[in-house]
Amino acid sequence: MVGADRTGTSCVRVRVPSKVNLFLSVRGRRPDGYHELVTVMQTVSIHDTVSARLDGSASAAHPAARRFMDLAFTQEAGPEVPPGGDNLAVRAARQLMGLVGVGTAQRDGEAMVPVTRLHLTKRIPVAAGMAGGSADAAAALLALNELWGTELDRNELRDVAAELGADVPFCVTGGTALATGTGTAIAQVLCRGRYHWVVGISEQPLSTPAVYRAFDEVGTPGEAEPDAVLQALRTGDAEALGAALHNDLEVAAFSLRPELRDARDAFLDAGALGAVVSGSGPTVVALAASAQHAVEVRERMQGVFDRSEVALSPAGGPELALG
Ligand SMILES: C[C@@](CO)(OP(=O)(O)O)[C@H](O)COP(=O)(O)OP(=O)(O)OC[C@H]1O[C@@H](n2ccc(N)nc2=O)[C@H](O)[C@@H]1O
Ligand SMILES: Nc1ncnc2c1ncn2[C@@H]1O[C@H](COP(=O)(O)OP(=O)(O)O)[C@@H](O)[C@H]1O
Repeated sequence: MVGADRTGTSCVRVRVPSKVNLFLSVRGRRPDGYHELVTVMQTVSIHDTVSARLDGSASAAHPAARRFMDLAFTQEAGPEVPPGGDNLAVRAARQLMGLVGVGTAQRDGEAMVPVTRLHLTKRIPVAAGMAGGSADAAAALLALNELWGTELDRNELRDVAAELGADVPFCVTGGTALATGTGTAIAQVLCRGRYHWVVGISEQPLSTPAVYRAFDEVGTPGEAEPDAVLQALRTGDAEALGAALHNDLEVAAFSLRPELRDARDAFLDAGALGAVVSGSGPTVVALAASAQHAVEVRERMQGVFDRSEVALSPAGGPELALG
C-alpha cells in the first residue's frame, strides 16, 4: 500500500465542507451501542481548512523510509475544540502513521526526525450535527496521504476513516450519498441542481452520544424510506426536497432542547420549503427556493438562533491544493 519515495510536495492544503442530513432513519440499536441508520448526507458550503507541511526534506520524511516522525498541531478554533491528541485531525494523522508503521518521536537514532506540521482553521460550527470534526479527520487523511506519498486510494482511505468515526468516510468523498450501517457504508447518489439553505446555529453544543441515548429513551426505531428525498434530488426539485426532509433524531434533540422545535417551526412560518435538525443537532437547516429567498428567510429569523448563515449544497468534496 505504501508507495515508493516519490513525494516532492512540501505543503498540502485541504478545504473541506460540512454536511447536512437530508434524511435520517434510525433502524435500531446494536449490542455495541451504535445505531443502524439509513441516511442521506450532502455537503454544504461551510468549510474548514487543514494544512500539512513538512519541515526539512520532503523525501526524507516518507513514512516508508522512517521509523519515527514528529507531529506538531496548531489551530485557529474556539476553546471547545481539543488542541492536542484528542483532536480528530491529530487522531487521523496518528492512525495513518500507525498504518504505515511510523511512530511519533523527537529523535530517530542519531538523525533528526522530520516534523509534520498540521494546522486547522475552523469555520464549521462545533458539536453542531455538521460533521466538523469528521471533516477535519478526512482532510488530515487526504493531506497526509499526499504529503507523505503513502498512496492509499479512496477506498483504503475510507477504511481508515471508518475507524475514526461514523461520519468520516462520507467526508473523505463528500457530494451526496446514501449511508447505511452505522453510517460508514456509502453509495453516491445522483443530485441535480443546487440548493439554497439557511443554517440556524446554536452556540450551545449538543453531544452526539447524548442525543443517541435520548433517542433510546424517547424515540422509536423507524422504517421510513429515503425514496422521496432521492427522487427530489434526481429531478432537482427543491420544493419536493423541502417536503421530504426527515430526521428520526429530531425527537431526541427536541427532548434535550425543546426550543429547537420552535425554531424549526419558525423557519416554516418564515416561508422555508422545509426545515429539519441536521444529524444530532442542534443546527437546524431550512431549504429556500433561491439565493434571494434564503436571504429573506434568514432576515425573518432574526433573533431565533445565536447566529445563522446562508449556504449552498452540494458543496463537492475535499479540495486539495499543493504548495
Ligand atoms: C448523528 C450523525 C448523523 O450523520 O452525525 P452528527 O450529528 O454527529 O454530525 C452521525 O450518526 C454521528 O456520526 P459521528 O459523530 O461520526 O459518530 P462517532 O464519532 O462514530 O460516534 C459518536 C457516538 O455516537 C453514537 N453513534 C454514532 C453513530 C451511530 N450510527 N450510532 C451511534 O449510536 C455512539 O454513541 C458513538 O459513541
Ligand atoms: N477537529 C475537531 N473539530 C471539532 N470538534 C472536534 C474536533 N476534534 C475533536 N472534536 C470533538 O468532537 C466533538 C464533536 O464535534 P463535531 O464533529 O463538530 O460535531 P458533530 O459530531 O455534531 O458533527 C466536539 O465536542 C469536540 O470535543
